[in-house]
Amino acid sequence: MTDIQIRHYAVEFGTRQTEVQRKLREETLALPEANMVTSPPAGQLLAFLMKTIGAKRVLEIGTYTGYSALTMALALPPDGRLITLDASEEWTAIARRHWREAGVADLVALKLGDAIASLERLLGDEGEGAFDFVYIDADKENYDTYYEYSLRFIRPAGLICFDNVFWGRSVADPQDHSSETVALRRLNAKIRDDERVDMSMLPLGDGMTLVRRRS
Ligand SMILES: C[S@@+](CC[C@H](N)C(=O)[O-])C[C@H]1O[C@@H](n2cnc3c(N)ncnc32)[C@H](O)[C@@H]1O
Repeated sequence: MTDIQIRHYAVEFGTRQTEVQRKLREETLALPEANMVTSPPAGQLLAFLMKTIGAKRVLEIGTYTGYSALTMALALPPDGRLITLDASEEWTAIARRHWREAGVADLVALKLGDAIASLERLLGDEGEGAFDFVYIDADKENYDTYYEYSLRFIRPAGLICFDNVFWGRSVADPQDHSSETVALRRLNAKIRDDERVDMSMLPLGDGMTLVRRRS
């Protein structure tokens, strides 16, 4: 049994995907940057966690073609809201098309532009503690900045999830000094020792860290 075979098994028996999720994933997998898309098991976990804590207000940093946003929007109650941030008009056009097709477009607000500028504006618009759940999946060098914003945005006992915390396993390779690897290595150590939160790092896909704000 190879790694690929067991990953296919986990998708088939560990996830429930709608027809639109499948279509969006298929369209995304044909793109040169396909490896950026959140995996179905990771999406399934995000949706499960959202429902577990009754998340109504969700923030995502890093939309791409909208697979994780679609998955999270499908886990929202009818009066829920997902705000998702990305700089790319081209990729998010694919996202919007599929959100419409899935009937969740009214629940999703896309903010186009640099994520840090959008976060700064959101602080003014939404205020601190405005979100139940945050998913961070954008440029790795800025993860720590996104983390600090998220701690202001998240309500006590709300969850923050980070994708790609292994960065292709490079975080555990002492010879790797790329800017993304160094940023993630520092952040992983910071979160482990951060008294503001409870945390759990899962070896799911490229590594996912779950953080719960303590108070
Ligand atoms: C890994 S992908 C997100 C994948 C997405 N969550 C999914 O499941 O398909 C990262 C995204 O972050 C966006 N991004 C990277 N740096 C950014 C920045 N500084 N501001 C806004 N968006 C950024 C990219 O345009 C890209 O779409």
